[in-house]
Amino acid sequence: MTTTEADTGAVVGFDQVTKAYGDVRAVDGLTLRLHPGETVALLGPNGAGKSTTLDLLLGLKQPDSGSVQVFGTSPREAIVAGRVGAMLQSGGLMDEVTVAELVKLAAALHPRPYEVSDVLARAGITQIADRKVNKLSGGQAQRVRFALATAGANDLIVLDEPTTGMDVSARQAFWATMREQAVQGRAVLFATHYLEEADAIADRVLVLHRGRLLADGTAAEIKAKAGARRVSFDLQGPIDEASLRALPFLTSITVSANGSGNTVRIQSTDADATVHAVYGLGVYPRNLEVAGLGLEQAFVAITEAEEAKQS
Ligand SMILES: Nc1ncnc2c1ncn2[C@@H]1O[C@H](COP(=O)(O)OP(=O)(O)OP(=O)(O)O)[C@@H](O)[C@H]1O
Repeated sequence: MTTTEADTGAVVGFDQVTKAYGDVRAVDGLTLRLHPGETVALLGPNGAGKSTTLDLLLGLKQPDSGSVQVFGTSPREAIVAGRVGAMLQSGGLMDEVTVAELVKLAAALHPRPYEVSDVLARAGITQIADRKVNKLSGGQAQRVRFALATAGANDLIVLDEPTTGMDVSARQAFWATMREQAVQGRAVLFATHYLEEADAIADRVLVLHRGRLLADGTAAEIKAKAGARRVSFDLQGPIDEASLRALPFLTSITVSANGSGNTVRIQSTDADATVHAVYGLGVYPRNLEVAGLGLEQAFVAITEAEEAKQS
């Protein structure tokens, strides 16, 4: 085994990791480091390899090639040492036990357990502690998974689409707890389809596409990488749509009628030049706004550009 940064302080080290199912390369040459105290969002379209990456990280799947280290050891060793907590999408819960019994069991198995009553309270499930696990709603079951993942002090918390099915208050409580964990120096890695959550919560965003890392940076860096900005304005009276569509540096344009004219929404790779050209058309744009892309639009722009490259 080579000596990597994973041996010297990184929480997670992936080196050239590949995992295929038949012809499908679910993870394709992935190299990655996660560090203590980081909250990292793993984004990617359906089938990008997020769950497979988390399964490899947790030792639930073995790589075809490359190495996965967690705290400088194998995933299994790190888990046995109680350093990793996980909340998986498909994590089945035992049927015939109560919520409290299940959380007690998780705490009993953990080398550094928290008080069960605290774990229940943090997950917002004190009221349903005596209920059988198979009688829970989807959101309640998700809260129980959250409790199981936080039944003890872990140094790494891995979450696969953790807030799916949770209501607004459960989500807020969930992320508040995760923030506490990160402040205490723990690393949190979560896969999500909620880009606004990634934008708000993560201090680092990984964009995965066909098993490869397309982007790795802060949400602001990912937005900048998408290299486009939004321009919008209103035009009164009749418009010449063809000349608008011919504006330079457009990557997309929508024109929609409003009360007195039209609202034009543009995505441009050079917003300054596009706006200059709008004035060159001899029109009078009102309510002109130029803004950066949101993380969601940046994500779409980056992954679509990659699709276009590959097709
Ligand atoms: N057990 C399996 N057998 C065959 N193919 C699989 C298996 N698990 C995953 N795949 C394939 O590997 C690729 C990556 O799947 P994975 O579940 O890791 O993606 P994901 O990013 O988590 O997707 P989603 O956002 O839909 O949950 C997909 O093309 C998927 O069909």
